[in-house]
Amino acid sequence: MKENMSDTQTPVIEVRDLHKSYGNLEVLKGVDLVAHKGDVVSLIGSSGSGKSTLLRCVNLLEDSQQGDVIFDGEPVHWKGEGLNRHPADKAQVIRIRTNLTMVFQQFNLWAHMSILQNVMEAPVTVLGEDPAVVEERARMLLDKVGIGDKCDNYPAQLSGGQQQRAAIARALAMEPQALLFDEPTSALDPELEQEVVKVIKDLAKEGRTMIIVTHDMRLAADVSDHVIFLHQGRIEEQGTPDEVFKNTKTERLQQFLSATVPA
Ligand SMILES: Nc1ncnc2c1ncn2[C@@H]1O[C@H](COP(=O)(O)OP(=O)(O)OP(=O)(O)O)[C@@H](O)[C@H]1O
Repeated sequence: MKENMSDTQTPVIEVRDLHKSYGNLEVLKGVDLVAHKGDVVSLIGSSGSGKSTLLRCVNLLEDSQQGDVIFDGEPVHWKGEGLNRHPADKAQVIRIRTNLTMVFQQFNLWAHMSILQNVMEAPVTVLGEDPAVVEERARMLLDKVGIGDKCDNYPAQLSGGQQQRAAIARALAMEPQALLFDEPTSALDPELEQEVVKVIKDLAKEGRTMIIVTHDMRLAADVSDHVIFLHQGRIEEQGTPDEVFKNTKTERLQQFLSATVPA
């Protein structure tokens, strides 16, 4: 965490004692997470440990059964209990979703729209912004992620790395308070992965608030202020990258790290 921020600032994202089940399967068993403005938090852990589910609960793509999700000091209002618990306030859900924008493993670009149209779509249709203003911002963001020359191409005409960079530009176009990355490099070949890693590192240097689910320990070590190791729906270990990667305390994390690419 950035020094002196935690005591004075309202976190952008706070999760307290979150529990999430799919039917009888309890996937998150009381998870806490805090991200202040400018923090980069990485979620690591083996397959099925609940990383993506946690990310999806944070931006309310998934309901949770117990615990709090607090965005910029504003707790989510729930109605119902247990498996019937849902957010009560649609406007609040939209506010949170537009401010915590997700970047998915599979890019999820609209195939029938050009890259420029993909980036412009949500600010124009969801936020009701002036298309001319959005277009200028979209072109600037596509330049920033290194694909300014691809504005008129369609997603199928781009490499995976270029598509993911377009997806990042699309997320940034919403001018969100935080970006949530769900394994942004897992679908890419190693050489294309590096293009996307570079963009994420640049965003971290700019002081963007980000939560990143990743299998890439080097990325987690390089960009994070805080790393959380999840195991079977619980936080097993967490801390700075040095604490987690260099002074690993639990045997479980040691085993996990020894089975992955070293940081
Ligand atoms: N929609 C769903 N319905 C039922 N079970 C689900 C659903 N989504 C996830 N799960 C289960 O929840 C558990 C956690 O899944 P999750 O995708 O959060 O794990 P993960 O740590 O992100 O794994 P990976 O690294 O493989 O993506 C797994 O056992 C998974 O099978």
